[in-house]
Amino acid sequence: MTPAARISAAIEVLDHILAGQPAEQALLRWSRASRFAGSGDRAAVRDLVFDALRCRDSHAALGGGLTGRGLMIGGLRATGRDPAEYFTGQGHAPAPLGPQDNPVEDQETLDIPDWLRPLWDASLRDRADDVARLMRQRAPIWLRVNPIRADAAQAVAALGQDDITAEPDPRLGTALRVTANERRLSQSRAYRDGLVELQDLSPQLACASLPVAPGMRVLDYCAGGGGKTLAVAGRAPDLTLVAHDADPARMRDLPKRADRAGARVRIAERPTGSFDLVMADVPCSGSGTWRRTPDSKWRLTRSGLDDLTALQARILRKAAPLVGSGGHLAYMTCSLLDPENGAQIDRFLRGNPDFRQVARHLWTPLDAGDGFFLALMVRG
Ligand SMILES: C[S@@+](CC[C@H](N)C(=O)[O-])C[C@H]1O[C@@H](n2cnc3c(N)ncnc32)[C@H](O)[C@@H]1O
Repeated sequence: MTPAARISAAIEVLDHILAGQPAEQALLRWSRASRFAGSGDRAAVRDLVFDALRCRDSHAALGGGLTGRGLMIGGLRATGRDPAEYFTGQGHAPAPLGPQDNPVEDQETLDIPDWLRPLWDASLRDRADDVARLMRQRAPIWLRVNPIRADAAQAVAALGQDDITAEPDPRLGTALRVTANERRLSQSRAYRDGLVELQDLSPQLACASLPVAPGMRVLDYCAGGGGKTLAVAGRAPDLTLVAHDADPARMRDLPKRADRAGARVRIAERPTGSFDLVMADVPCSGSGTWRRTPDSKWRLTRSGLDDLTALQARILRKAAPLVGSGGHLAYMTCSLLDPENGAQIDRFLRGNPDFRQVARHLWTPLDAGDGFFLALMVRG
C-alpha cells in the first residue's frame, strides 16, 4: 500500500472508532476485509490510528474537525508535513483538500477529556501538563528479565540472536528497554524460553519494592494473566504463590506462562487462610497506560470511574482479611487518578485501623514507564 492508501485505511478505521467501536475491533475488522494488506501495512495503519487517538482533540482542531479525515490531516500538519501531498484523490488516496479541512481556531488542548481535566490537574498537580504531553507520545517497550531463567546479560544476548536489541535500565537490574525490532518479541527464543516477559518499567519497580522473602505465602488476589504473580515468583525461593481472580477465565494462560517461567503457582477459586503478602492489582481506569490504549482515554466517563472506585473498595474489603498478622497488603493500579489511588487508600485506612501504610508511590511517564500506583500496608 502507498502511504496515501494507508492514510485512507486509517481514516476508515478511525471513523468506526469515533462511531463507538473499540479500537482493536475496528482494526481487526479492517484487516480481515483487507487481505491485500501485508504485515507492514497493518502495522503502519495501526500506528497511524493510535497516534491519532493519542492526540485526538489537538489533531482534530488542526485538521478541521473530529472525523477520521480531520485526524489524519491534523496529524500530518502537527508533524510538519503538507497533507496536500497525500490527499490527492488519485489511486487509493483520500479526496483533495477543501475549505472544510482548514484548521479550527482557538482550540488549545493537552488531549485530556474536558470533564476529566480538573481531576487530572488535582491528581498530578505540578506534573499534570507534562504528563498530559507525554501521554500524546508512543510508550517505550520494556521487558522484565526472569531471574529464574537468566540474568540481564544472558537475556540481552538471547534477544540479540533474533536481532532484538535491548538495554538494561540503571534503576532496576531486571528491566530492559527494547530499542529495536520489538515486533519480533513474541516469536523470539528469549521469550519462548521464559528468559523475558513483557512488562512495563513502573509495575516492575513496584513489584521489586514489595517485601518478599524465602518461604513466604503470597496471594495475588487479582491475578488476571499473572504479570504481577510472575514478577514476584523470581524474587525469592520456596514461595507459596497462590493466584486468584473473580473471573477465572482471565487466568487461563497463567499455568502455561508459569511453566515457561519455571515458577510454581497454585490457582485458587476461593482463597482461604492467611498470607504474608496479598497483592490487589485492581481493575482501574488504566489512565496510566493511555499511551498504549489511547481510545480508553476517550471512553472513560464520570460514572464509569465511580463504578471502578466502588469495585476497588469492595476488593480491598475482601482481600484485607486474608492478610495475616504482620503481613502486607499491596494495593496497585495503573491509574494516575487520585480517587482510585490516594483517596481510595485513605478511606480504607480510616475504616481499617489494624492496617498501617508503610509506603505509597505514584510513578508517571516522567519516570519513563507507565503511570502506576502502589500503596503498601502492614497489618497489626
Ligand atoms: C488490572 S487486572 C489484573 C492484571 C494482572 N494482575 C496482571 O498483572 O496481569 C484486574 C483483575 O481483577 C479482576 N477482578 C475484578 N473484580 C474482582 C474481584 N471482585 N475479585 C478479584 N478479582 C477481580 C479482573 O478480572 C482482572 O483480571
